[in-house]
Amino acid sequence: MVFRLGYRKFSLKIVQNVLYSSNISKMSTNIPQFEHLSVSVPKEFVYHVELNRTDKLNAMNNAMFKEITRCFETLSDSEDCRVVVLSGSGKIFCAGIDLKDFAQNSLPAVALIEDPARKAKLLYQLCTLYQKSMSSLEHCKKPVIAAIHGACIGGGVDLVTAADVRHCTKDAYFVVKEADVGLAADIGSLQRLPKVIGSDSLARELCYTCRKFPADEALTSGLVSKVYNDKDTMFESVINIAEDIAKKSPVAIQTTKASLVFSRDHTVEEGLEHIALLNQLMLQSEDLATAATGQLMKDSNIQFSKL
Ligand SMILES: CCC/C=C/C=C/C(=O)SCCNC(=O)CCNC(=O)[C@H](O)C(C)(C)COP(=O)(O)OP(=O)(O)OC[C@H]1O[C@@H](n2cnc3c(N)ncnc32)[C@H](O)[C@@H]1OP(=O)(O)O
Repeated sequence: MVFRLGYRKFSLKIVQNVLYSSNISKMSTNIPQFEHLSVSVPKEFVYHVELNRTDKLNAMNNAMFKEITRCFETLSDSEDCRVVVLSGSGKIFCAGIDLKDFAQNSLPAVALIEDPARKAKLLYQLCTLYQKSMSSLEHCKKPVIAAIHGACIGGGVDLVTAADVRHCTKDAYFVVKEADVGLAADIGSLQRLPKVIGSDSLARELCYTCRKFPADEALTSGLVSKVYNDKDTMFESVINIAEDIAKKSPVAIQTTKASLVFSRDHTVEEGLEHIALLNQLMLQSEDLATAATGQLMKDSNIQFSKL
């Protein structure tokens, strides 16, 4: 046993040297820094990512879209992060895409190109850049809890529907705003919202009308699972939830997320096969015996190795 433990530590060291010999290791121990996102660690293994363009109501410009991707890719790989809480700074959660940035920078770049095929290529690249950003929450191996206050508009809805869990304040409202600004939502709402709320009819109504969808309706439809009186109460609660999740086996939680995400888009049979294949590996983890023993011993303070 002593030998095996020593061997494990030794081999982990080698793996860490191989994988993390560049600045990735710094990222896994340091808190990543961004211009439009503020990242902090309120509890052990719990990361808080805050949209931070307060003066523009957290409207997402191209730089912010790219930062969201980098941030969630970094946290996905960081062994110090087990759960992410996502919120918005200032008056509201998010005013959607930065319409000025889009009109003044993105569209003029497209207009400069004459040939339709080359124009189309640039538009495709822009669209997939934004899609990649929203999907980075879903691709992040760690559960993401969105805490939403005030308005959550357009791209904001795309963003939160890619999160695992959504809570909001009673003053929150949601708007699938894209049709109002002359476009079909193309970065996640049309794809995820019907699945999140489980009502195709309601999702279509929201996407066609662009009407405000208030917190109470968001709760009854299942877009959010809890509504709070104010932002501080919500934040305290979601951090507690995140802390609870972070105390569990990271192997169990990350495999659970992988299975839930896969199963949403596959048949039950395919989902069962997927988790059987994952668990033929993951059930070999030391976490299984550690967690099961803890349950039997009624020990609520079990520690799991970093993953
Ligand atoms: C290929 C594309 C894929 C992406 C698709 C995504 C699409 C979308 O997101 S569509 C939705 C776009 N967003 C909107 O239409 C919302 C626009 N904003 C508002 O309606 C109001 O600002 C709001 C109701 C949210 C709040 O109103 P309030 O009176 O409280 O504040 P304002 O004075 O209007 O705003 C304060 C400053 O923030 C700037 N701002 C707000 N939203 C945006 C935005 N979306 N883009 C850029 N800037 C925004 C606003 O201009 C003010 O700035 P300043 O004038 O410099 O003080």
